Amino acid sequence: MPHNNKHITNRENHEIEFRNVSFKYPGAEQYTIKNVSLKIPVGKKLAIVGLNGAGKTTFIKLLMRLYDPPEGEILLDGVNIKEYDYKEYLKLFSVVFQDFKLLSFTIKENISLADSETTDGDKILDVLKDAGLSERIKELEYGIETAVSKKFDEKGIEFSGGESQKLAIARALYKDAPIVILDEATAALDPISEYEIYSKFDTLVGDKTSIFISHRLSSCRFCDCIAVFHNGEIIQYGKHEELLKDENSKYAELWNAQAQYYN
Ligand SMILES: Nc1ncnc2c1ncn2[C@@H]1O[C@H](COP(=O)(O)OP(=O)(O)OP(=O)(O)O)[C@@H](O)[C@H]1O
Repeated sequence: MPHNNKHITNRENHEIEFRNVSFKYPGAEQYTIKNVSLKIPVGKKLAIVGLNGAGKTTFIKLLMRLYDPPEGEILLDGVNIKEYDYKEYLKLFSVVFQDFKLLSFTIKENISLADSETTDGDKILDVLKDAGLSERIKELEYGIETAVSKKFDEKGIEFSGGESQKLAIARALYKDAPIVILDEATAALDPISEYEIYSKFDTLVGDKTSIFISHRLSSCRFCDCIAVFHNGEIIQYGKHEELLKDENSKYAELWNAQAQYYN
């Protein structure tokens, strides 16, 4: 019997598994996720790629327990995720979504999501550096105490889309949770910033279990495995080189469509 309050004792290493998961949004006729099974072993990096509407973000929403799949099971360390205490469960994830929200508070509070007393100022500066924002913050008279938005403070700052995304990445780095999820987390970054972030990923993510969703296939190559989603199903699964071998595959089609811009 699920009791929904199982405690998470292992703080570091986590394995995620989807077993025959299918899901329809409430009121929808079509399945958005169809019989998806995959395992992300402890410390491994999974990339999910696929066209718009393929079901990638929905997969993450199910993992984050925003919806409860009526068919199949999602397991964390072999236990159905429904059984864990919800708050404890969410603490395991550092997530950057495509549509993250910045709050009308200071830069520091936007990163720590806590009041100033408990915040480690040095760590804030470190994560801002890793996210590629320190130079920008140094220009500000009030530094990390600057308000994000001019709504309540005329000395506040309105960040650009890419700068806001860097702040969201800094927030995820500050949380330093054992599982990292980046869902189109670098889509608004210019190519140089994106390259800088990706080249630091190995250090940033380290040996944490992680999931990356990106339309830029070149930035998924470093992952241990790539799952290609199509109409809610996993149609290909493997390493970059293996997936490319099948020239008629969806992955090859997506890769070649982008490669022509690089060549
Ligand atoms: N809240 C919702 N209610 C009903 N349908 C939804 C909802 N959210 C998403 N969908 C539908 O589910 C399908 C999959 O969406 P999802 O966001 O998972 O795709 P995606 O692969 O992440 O796409 P993208 O690359 O555009 O971000 C889409 O057809 C979308 O319209």
